[in-house]
Amino acid sequence: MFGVMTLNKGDKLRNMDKRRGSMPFPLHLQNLHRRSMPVDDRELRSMPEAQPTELASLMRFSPEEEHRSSCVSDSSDSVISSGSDSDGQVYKVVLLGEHGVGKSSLARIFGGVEDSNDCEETGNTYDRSLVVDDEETSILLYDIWEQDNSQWLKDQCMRMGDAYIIVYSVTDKSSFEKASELRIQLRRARQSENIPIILVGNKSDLVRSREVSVDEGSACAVVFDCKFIETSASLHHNVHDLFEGIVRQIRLRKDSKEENARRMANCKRRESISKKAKRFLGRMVARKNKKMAFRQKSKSCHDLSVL
Ligand SMILES: Nc1nc2c(ncn2[C@@H]2O[C@H](COP(=O)(O)OP(=O)(O)OP(=O)(O)O)[C@@H](O)[C@H]2O)c(=O)[nH]1
Repeated sequence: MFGVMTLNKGDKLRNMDKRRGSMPFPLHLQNLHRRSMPVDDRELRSMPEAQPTELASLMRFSPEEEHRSSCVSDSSDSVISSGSDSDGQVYKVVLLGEHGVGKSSLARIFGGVEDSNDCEETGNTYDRSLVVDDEETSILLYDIWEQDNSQWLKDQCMRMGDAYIIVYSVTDKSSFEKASELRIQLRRARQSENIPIILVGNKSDLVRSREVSVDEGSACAVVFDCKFIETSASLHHNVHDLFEGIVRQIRLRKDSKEENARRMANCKRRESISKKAKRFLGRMVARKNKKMAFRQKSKSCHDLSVL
């Protein structure tokens, strides 16, 4: 489940996942699918010459935001709460990637403002609690990478994230190459840390203009030791899976082994028989054919619920 607290609302959100970006957004769902808590860094756009200290103050939590952590929207039908989870932790997720690959489109879906026609008018940081595997986690998503050309801001982005989403467009080979560069930069900046990173091939709906295959994407993820998913922000395809995945990847690293084992056991209990059978067969085949090792590994880069 993604961003939901009740089953009914969850169903509504899942249905929304199926709608195309161009479709008008149903009025009765608008307050379910809103950006929950913008952190107003809009000024970043209007102050390209901003000094590091000014930019820093925009990226830091204010006391009100810290306090907000325990607040959940009091709207009775709101399914998206804002602020931190029970232990007060808010995880910062940073979107990286070349111009025009769809970072803002993905961020707006996360924040529930994807119907805004004017990107300039929307904020670039989204604060939202997601319910994944029946547990709530607070995420602060930063879409500020291509905000201005400040090297300082880029360095901050590399340092500040608890997790990263590196986006390229499957229709643009150079954005794919740039994604690899970003992965290398990130590795340099955070050498000893095991940070969750998901490589995202966006615009998968543009089949005819595809320049990067799924196999190239997964191979890159295997080489760079990160997770991989293809999305279409326009069709909302896999976007919820992406954000659920980043939550799971964070939990796998931040929470204790026991806690993750308990979650895994719960997930397996809920797993359908066909999924269980598929997993069992996959293991059997892999055991029989050791040459499958690479393929298995590349398969696991698609599974965002395991390390
Ligand atoms: N067909 C298609 N178009 C998309 C998709 N995602 C984004 N776009 C379009 O690609 C263009 C760029 O999208 P943005 O979300 O602004 O990309 P960005 O990475 O934030 O770009 P910058 O703000 O310049 O860094 C827009 O016209 C989007 O409508 C997608 O999945 N499929």
